[in-house]
Amino acid sequence: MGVAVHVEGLTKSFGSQNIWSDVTLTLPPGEISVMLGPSGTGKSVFLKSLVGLLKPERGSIVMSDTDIVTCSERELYDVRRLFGVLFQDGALFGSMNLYDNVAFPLREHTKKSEAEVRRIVLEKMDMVGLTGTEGKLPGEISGGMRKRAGIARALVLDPEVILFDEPDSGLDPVRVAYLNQLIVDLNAQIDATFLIVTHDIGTARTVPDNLGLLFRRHLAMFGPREQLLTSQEPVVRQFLNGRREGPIGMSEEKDVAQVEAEMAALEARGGDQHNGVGPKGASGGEAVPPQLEPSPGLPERKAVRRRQERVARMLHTFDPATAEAIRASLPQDLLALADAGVYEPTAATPSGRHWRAEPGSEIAATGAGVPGPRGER
Ligand SMILES: Nc1ncnc2c1ncn2[C@@H]1O[C@H](COP(=O)(O)OP(=O)(O)OP(=O)(O)O)[C@@H](O)[C@H]1O
Repeated sequence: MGVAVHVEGLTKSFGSQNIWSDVTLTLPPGEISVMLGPSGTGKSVFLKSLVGLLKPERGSIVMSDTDIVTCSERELYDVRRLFGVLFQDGALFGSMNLYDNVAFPLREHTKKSEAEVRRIVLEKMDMVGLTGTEGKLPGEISGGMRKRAGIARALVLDPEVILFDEPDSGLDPVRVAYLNQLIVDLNAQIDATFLIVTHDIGTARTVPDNLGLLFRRHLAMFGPREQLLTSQEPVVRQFLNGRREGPIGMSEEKDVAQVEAEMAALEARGGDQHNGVGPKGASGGEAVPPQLEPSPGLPERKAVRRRQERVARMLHTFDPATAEAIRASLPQDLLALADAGVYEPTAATPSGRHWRAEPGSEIAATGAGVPGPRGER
């Protein structure tokens, strides 16, 4: 199973330009999380910080007991091996065929024999549907295939955390749909922790277990998918509906009076239409579409049950619309526990963004995070 990544109070600037401050979230182990945000809000900077390519000036990123922000170069080298990264353009070497591209991390970072390298490369290429293309050069294949090759390369060191930087960029909607299915299928097969940065609303609505939004130099929200998909926060609604009215402007900053006037005009027209999030707080139903499931014949995603237990414990911390949407996704046994008061109401964990495993639980043993029955942090 993948490991949890605990981010606490993370702040990053370049010179006098602050990118974001005080970002706090936990990527639960084995779950799929998506980070949204307008262009330029620092999503790529966040991914690079997670793998230690950029150094935030404050805060911590703790994974398997190592703080990536403050650890030594030696520790960073070790912890980086737990990550697989799909860079935006696939970052393949143009002069190497796909086989050698995928084999590259194995030859670079391990002492495996060529026979072992071959076994692993062919296995990963098969997992992403690229069997038979080993001899092709990156320039000879489609953008979608290049992404798949980039994913195969990200898989060869058996990572516990996989970061996808805009996997959908440059792809047509059908290719994006196939890629999304591949991501869910891979998660079912390897149970690693996934974080996807994307602008694609369809991906955000159907792929992840958790959704976050970076906006105006802070993390506006991070939590179970139902929390964002039913949110009435103007910035969240604007982003998920991809419309002009709202706090996000061409250059990110908009005048408050202008936003208020736009929102009033929008409400007068009946609010957002396609996702069920309207002016009256309508939610559930279409607002939270079904999540993609693994393809037939693949194992179930192990993260699903772990997540159900986690969100059942958090149920009392959410507003009614989110709680209702989460309840609709829970199996009877967990609903019964929640309704029996096993998970007592407590002071909410801040914005539902951060949690810790109940001592003794399976998730606690693996370092994942859920609030305890009394919501201790
Ligand atoms: N190495 C760097 N040095 C200085 N500034 C940087 C560096 N890397 C990124 N930035 C700045 O940080 C800001 C955020 O960039 P980033 O690429 O993370 O945004 P993003 O949210 O991923 O955008 P997009 O959605 O367009 O990919 C930008 O203003 C960018 O110019």
